[in-house]
Amino acid sequence: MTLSLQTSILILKEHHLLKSSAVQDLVPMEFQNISYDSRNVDVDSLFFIKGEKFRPTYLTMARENGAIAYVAEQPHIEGNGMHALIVRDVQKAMALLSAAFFNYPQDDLFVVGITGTKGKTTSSYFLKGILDQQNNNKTALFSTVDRIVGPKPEDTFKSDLTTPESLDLFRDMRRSADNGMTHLVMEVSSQAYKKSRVFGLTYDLGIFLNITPDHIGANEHPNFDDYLHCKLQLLVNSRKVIINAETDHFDEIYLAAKTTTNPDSIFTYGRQSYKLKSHFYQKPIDVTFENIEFDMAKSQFKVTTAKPELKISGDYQLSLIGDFNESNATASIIAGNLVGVDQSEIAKGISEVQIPGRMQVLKLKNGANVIIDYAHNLASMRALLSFLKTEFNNPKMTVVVGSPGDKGVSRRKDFATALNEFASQVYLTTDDPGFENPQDIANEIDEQLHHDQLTVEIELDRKTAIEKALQTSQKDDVIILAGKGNDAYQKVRGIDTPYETDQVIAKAAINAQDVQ
Ligand SMILES: CC(=O)N[C@H]1[C@@H](OP(=O)(O)OP(=O)(O)OC[C@H]2O[C@@H](n3ccc(=O)[nH]c3=O)[C@H](O)[C@@H]2O)O[C@H](CO)[C@@H](O)[C@@H]1O[C@H](C)C(=O)N[C@@H](C)C(=O)N[C@H](CCC(=O)O)C(=O)O
Ligand SMILES: Nc1ncnc2c1ncn2[C@@H]1O[C@H](COP(=O)(O)OP(=O)(O)OP(=O)(O)O)[C@@H](O)[C@H]1O
Repeated sequence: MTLSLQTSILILKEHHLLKSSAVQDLVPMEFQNISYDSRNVDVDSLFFIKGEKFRPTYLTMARENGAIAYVAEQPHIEGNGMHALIVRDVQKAMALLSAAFFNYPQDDLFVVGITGTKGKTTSSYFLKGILDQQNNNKTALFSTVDRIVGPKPEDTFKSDLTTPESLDLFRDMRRSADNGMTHLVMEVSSQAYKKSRVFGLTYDLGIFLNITPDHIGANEHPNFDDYLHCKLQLLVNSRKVIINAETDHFDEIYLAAKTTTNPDSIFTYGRQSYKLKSHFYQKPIDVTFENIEFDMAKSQFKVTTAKPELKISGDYQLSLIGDFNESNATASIIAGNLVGVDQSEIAKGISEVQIPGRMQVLKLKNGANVIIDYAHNLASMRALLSFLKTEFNNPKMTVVVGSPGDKGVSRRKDFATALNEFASQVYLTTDDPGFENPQDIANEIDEQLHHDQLTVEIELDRKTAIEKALQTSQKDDVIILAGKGNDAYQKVRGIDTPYETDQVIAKAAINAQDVQ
């Protein structure tokens, strides 16, 4: 891959991003590499200067490592003698130049973007399971959990961000296409739009699952309006759109979709019993679903549609429980159809999907159930606990949970709210404390718990907390290990400290009980 200086200037001018440029005579005019990290700069590179933590010495290092040009929002003397492209917005410039450098990989893939406060990862895995049926495992996946850029085991790796930085995004799209992948399912976070990681990208299909207040704080969104605004951008940039009719702010979401997408290409869904109250959307919901049955390992549900072009009516089974997963699945089923997968293949593909750390069920010898789940905000914790309460007939629920440091501070109060509503017993523990003291975080949750209704213990060692919750369980109890999903680390003072995972710890504790 290469990109010329002249083409870069043209692209930036075309998008009104170029403030000024300094072109040198003696250095090459063609970039062989691009990078935003001085530690990864190679010969004849274009270097992007971005981020609050940027230090001028990084430019010096980049130059020593082979950078011949830089893109930045202001000139830097460390770059004297290099080509300099001074732009209005370096994140947007990086997205556009990365797409060009990697030769517009989105044109070689069918790209589906999924956004929502909750359910992105789950719906992405469902859709990959469906599409893989048709394209013989050629679906790339960019999710919070895994990034899959090809069919071989070495093409799957752990993600750092939900939506990658633009340069990494277009690079991994190119790798996916070159590895023979035909489709890409990607989670699109609100931060991806806030930080212009997906600037200029058009999705063949965009899915909007839901929105509730989250990700509001110093390092994320200043307020809910900003959060919603960023999420709506997915719809404005999608050729076809699927929207959950049950989501809060449906009218605003539908209107955003309609600004760029013909209403015939916008599909809505909701549960059969749901009555949509909308000022703008006068049609009935296009696709409805209803539960048939849950058991410990699976859920069965029915999908109905009166839209002739959607041939998806029928019964479906998931290897996951949770009424919210039927909603996630319905979005993926509609998407599968719009991509051209047959109903029978959709049903087969979705039935086998399991997702690391989402609604995994283990059984204790005494008959109690352990649920390992990634619920880590108010909406998901409520959805999870209210589902389990109904499903297991008002069981005693013990929840092992912590709240992260440095972000999502409102979650501490939110967890207390959900625990007060549903739990009987709580172990407050550690979950990515970052630069905060986990004891202080636990105390903040604890102060808001109703101690007259709940048994509460603060046990900061998460492994011990899980073991205690399992040891004290009785028949028919439900123990919920919440918030960490399949994470194999605890983020402590800027370092990902290895952690066995909730699942490994719970399984070991169950096995130890079995041999006692
Ligand atoms: C707020 C935010 O979006 N930050 C992201 C952003 O950081 P940044 O541009 O501010 O960069 P920085 O950390 O200040 O560093 C400055 C620059 O110096 C460079 N550098 C650094 C050291 C060096 O020796 N040489 C060098 O050149 C770095 O590569 C970087 O380009 O770009 C970095 C990659 O270039 C990201 O890792 C980082 O994500 C942070 C860690 C993060 O956690 N972001 C979260 C909030 C996020 O984006 N989450 C969403 C999911 C939210 C949801 O669940 O919905 C996501 O999509 O993952
Ligand atoms: N549609 C939904 N509505 C409410 N809660 C949900 C929904 N889908 C999943 N959940 C809950 O949210 C948790 C996280 O789900 P998932 O990982 O699919 O969401 P996500 O959008 O990718 O989350 P995040 O942005 O936090 O990574 C699940 O473990 C489950 O408890």
